[in-house]
Amino acid sequence: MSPTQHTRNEIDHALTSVDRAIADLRRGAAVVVRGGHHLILMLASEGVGPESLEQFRLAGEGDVSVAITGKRARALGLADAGHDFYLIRGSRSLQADDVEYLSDPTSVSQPADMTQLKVSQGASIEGAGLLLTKLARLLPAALTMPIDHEPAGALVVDVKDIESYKTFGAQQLRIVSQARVPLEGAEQARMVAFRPGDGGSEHFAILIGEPDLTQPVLVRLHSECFTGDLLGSLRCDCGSQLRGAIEAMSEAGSGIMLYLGQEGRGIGLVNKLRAYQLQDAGYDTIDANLQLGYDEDERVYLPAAQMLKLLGVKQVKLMTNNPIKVSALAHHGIEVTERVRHVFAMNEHNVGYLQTKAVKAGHLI
Ligand SMILES: Nc1nc2c(ncn2[C@@H]2O[C@H](COP(=O)(O)OP(=O)(O)OP(=O)(O)O)[C@@H](O)[C@H]2O)c(=O)[nH]1
Ligand SMILES: [Zn+2]
Repeated sequence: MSPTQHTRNEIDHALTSVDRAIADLRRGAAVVVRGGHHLILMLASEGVGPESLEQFRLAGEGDVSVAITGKRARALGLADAGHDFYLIRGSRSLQADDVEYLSDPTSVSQPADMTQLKVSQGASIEGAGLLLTKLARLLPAALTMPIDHEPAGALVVDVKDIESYKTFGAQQLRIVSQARVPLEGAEQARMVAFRPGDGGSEHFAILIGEPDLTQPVLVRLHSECFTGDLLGSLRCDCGSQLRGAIEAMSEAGSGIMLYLGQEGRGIGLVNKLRAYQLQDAGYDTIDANLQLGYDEDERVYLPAAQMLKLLGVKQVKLMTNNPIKVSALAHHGIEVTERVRHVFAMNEHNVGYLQTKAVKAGHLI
């Protein structure tokens, strides 16, 4: 077995422990992250109040820091170098308002005195902790404290398991159910549901007609957008792209739409609403993500490639304006024989959003 191959047990264990850690962080419980002999206790910043901060401080002897991403540190003007993670401590002990201020760009709390902040580079163990908060779709910021033994009752999760989570989850995708779902404008449609073995993020394929798998298939990778797809929000173009793709596939006779559970370019709906709040205050769609401490785009396309493989699709004509989708599919072994432009009319609410994607993210519109 090569060092990059993992047994089914290792993969199951990794997925399960990360899923449990995600659930703990989301309900405001501390977890232990283990990297070799190093251990840190961590608690997601989101929701930290005076009581939980005090409880966290009493759980060990070490210094309490707020770990934030390099993106968030730069947004705060705290990063003097281009590191990926930073640890922030105060000359006095941190208060709940400080934690909120450091973590949440939409917060109105003003710390009493943050002039004496000590900023240091975070290590990969804190980086893994922050990745865990991202996987939990929380703000990527956490209270951290080095500890020297595993405390009773707290869940322990390994750095390497956190780092492998997305890949393992995608590799474990399986078809779990399917049914005929006639659609307006495409009555011959079928939905296929995919789920990883651990019960993690689900994704769906919508098959229009009977795609000929010996030829390149007309495919759209559509990232979930509750506001655009369901509510008809005018802030983006997702609703038109979704319905437009179904229409185009129906006209072409067949096609496959993958509906990927990556709401808000992978930051989740709650954070997307925060990003919208920041955009109303003047940031563009990319800078708003960075203010939140997220990357401009957190999506991965291994799940999409895996789903296509499970459906027997090898070659695609990809309906997209996003060059990353084209290169990512190719990278994961799906041949993109053609990119099909997928542009719809702009409106006064989404023109800035679409222009930012074209200018800053290289979208081809
Ligand atoms: N973070 C964030 N996500 C957004 C914003 N506006 C829309 N989204 C999300 O962006 C994603 C858009 O998905 P897609 O239309 O599949 O992707 P795309 O990168 O625009 O590429 P193509 O449409 O294929 O050209 C959805 O997950 C939306 O929820 C925003 O302002 N901030
Ligand atoms: Zn949208």
